[in-house]
Amino acid sequence: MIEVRDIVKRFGGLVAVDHCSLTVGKGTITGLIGPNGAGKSTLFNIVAGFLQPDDGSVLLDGEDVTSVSPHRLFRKGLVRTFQIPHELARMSVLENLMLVPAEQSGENLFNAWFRPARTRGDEARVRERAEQALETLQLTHVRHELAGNLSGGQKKLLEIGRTMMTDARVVLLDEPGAGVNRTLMAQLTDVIRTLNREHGYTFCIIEHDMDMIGELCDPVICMAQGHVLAQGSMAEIRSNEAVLEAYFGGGAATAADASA
Ligand SMILES: Nc1ncnc2c1ncn2[C@@H]1O[C@H](COP(=O)(O)OP(=O)(O)OP(=O)(O)O)[C@@H](O)[C@H]1O
Repeated sequence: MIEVRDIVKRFGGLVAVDHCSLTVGKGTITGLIGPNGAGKSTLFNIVAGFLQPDDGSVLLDGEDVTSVSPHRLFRKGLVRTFQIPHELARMSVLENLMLVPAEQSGENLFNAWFRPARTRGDEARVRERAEQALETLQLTHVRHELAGNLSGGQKKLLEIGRTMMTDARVVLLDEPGAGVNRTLMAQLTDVIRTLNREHGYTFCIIEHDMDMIGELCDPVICMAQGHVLAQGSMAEIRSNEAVLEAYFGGGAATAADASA
């Protein structure tokens, strides 16, 4: 679904992504791991159109989308989640979801004033979709709560929920597990799995929590120093010498300790 071909990205003299090539297969939950500074987020930002590479290309379903704007990629079904912005923190959970289609279509006052019936019909459909998303996310009980009052884990669920209001096909998740407690982590894992199996979403997930990666992802791709070091199942990655070397400089620990 996503093919990254020989991407290079430099920041001044620093090569953050160094001839990196990888693929994210359709229907997979692909994990992207690697020590700090490996170039994972930079690569994500290039794939999602927020950064332009110095060299190489990105293909989405076979179409060259290198340097296409995030907005246009969003319309093609490639979505990157982001923290709930400040303005939206003061709106309810339900409103946060209902706003997404309007943001996506650049809805304007013209429709609201001159096509009120159409707008009302759209609103009913959007509300229904939002209610369904809340059910899948198990957030129905906090639907009228201000988004800013949610716990860290609930905010992550809401971020993922916002992708459910789009026609997302591929979702890039940057550290969905960061700062999330164990209970909500299990819920988050369930939601990602449901969206993958029942809604056909493809995921690419950057995560430092190896338990989460092990539970959800196959394959797992390990980056170091800007390029792919190894790819395989979590079991293969855990015992890969080059991966252990990258994380621990040859120490006797296992990759599972990387999440500590
Ligand atoms: N905007 C920038 N300007 C200069 N250097 C940058 C910039 N963004 C990233 N870097 C550098 O590029 C390298 C790769 O960073 P990146 O954030 O992509 O790594 P990462 O694998 O996502 O790390 P982490 O797991 O810590 O988030 C690092 O050395 C980082 O300091």
